[in-house]
Amino acid sequence: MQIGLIGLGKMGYNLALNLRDHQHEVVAFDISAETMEAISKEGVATAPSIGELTQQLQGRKVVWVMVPAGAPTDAVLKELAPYLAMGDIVIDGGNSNYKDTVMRATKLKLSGIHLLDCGTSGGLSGARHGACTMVGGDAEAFDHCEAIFRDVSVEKGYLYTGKSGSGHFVKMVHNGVEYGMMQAIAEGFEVLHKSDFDLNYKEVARVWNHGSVVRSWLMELVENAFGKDPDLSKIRGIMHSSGEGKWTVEAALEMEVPTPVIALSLLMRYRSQENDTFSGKVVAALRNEFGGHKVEQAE
Ligand SMILES: O=C(O)[C@H](O)[C@@H](O)[C@H](O)[C@H](O)COP(=O)(O)O
Repeated sequence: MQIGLIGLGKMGYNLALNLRDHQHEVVAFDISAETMEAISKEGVATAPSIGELTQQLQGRKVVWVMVPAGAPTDAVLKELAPYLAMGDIVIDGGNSNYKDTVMRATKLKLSGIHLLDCGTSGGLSGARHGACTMVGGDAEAFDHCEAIFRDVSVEKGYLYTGKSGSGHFVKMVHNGVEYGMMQAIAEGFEVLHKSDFDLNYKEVARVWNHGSVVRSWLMELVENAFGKDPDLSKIRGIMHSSGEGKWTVEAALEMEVPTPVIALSLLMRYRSQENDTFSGKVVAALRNEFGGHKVEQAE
């Protein structure tokens, strides 16, 4: 199938190669000339602009957009839409907020353009060798593109989730689960680390990956990480986040669904970004005020 691909970042680049391997005819565009040159050396056709990319697509156009969520996605859709006609399909494979997706789909629908929201999981190796895709939007548009999702995903690794926004919603909740699972793994290793036992964390992860209840891809990844840096002394414990955990907690709060594990995992990420906190100072000062308890002097 012929498919336009906008955005050759880490995910988009691998996705282009994955599509190529499955005999899809990809026409790619990225703002980086260097990246475009690299992908063309891999046998993927490129176009010098979004407009020219659409001109290279025959018949009913399908364009996969793989750019960061938020303003970059809006900017690409704004530039792309005028080149598309009724029935054409845009796939947003990024981590867009599902509410933005619903608004974008409604707007594009006014011109008869379909927006499929595709939550894409599995990281870089997934994009390259088989991802997990969760796809929302018009059912007929999904049917038209089903071969694409089947081919870029692992076996049994794609799902039509229903109306617009549902693909990104399912992916958002997936990421909330991801936050909680990672935090639980991390806390377990912290307890091991603080204990008096002289433990090899890589070996603990390895044994947990063989037959234990908590064996998983995340545990395999933690085993890899300890293999490279036995006590992770080369990196700092600052945990960034790109929004999906926060959106999961926001959605849960809106629906009054208790999600303490995901919420606390999110808060731990924020906490990790500060060495000392003003709230900590306030509590320390209060203990000192009412009980004369010792405070640590600032340096
Ligand atoms: O399923 C996946 O493949 C990952 O979840 C992927 O989508 C990405 O690594 C996260 O968006 C990171 O999210 P945070 O930056 O919020 O941790």
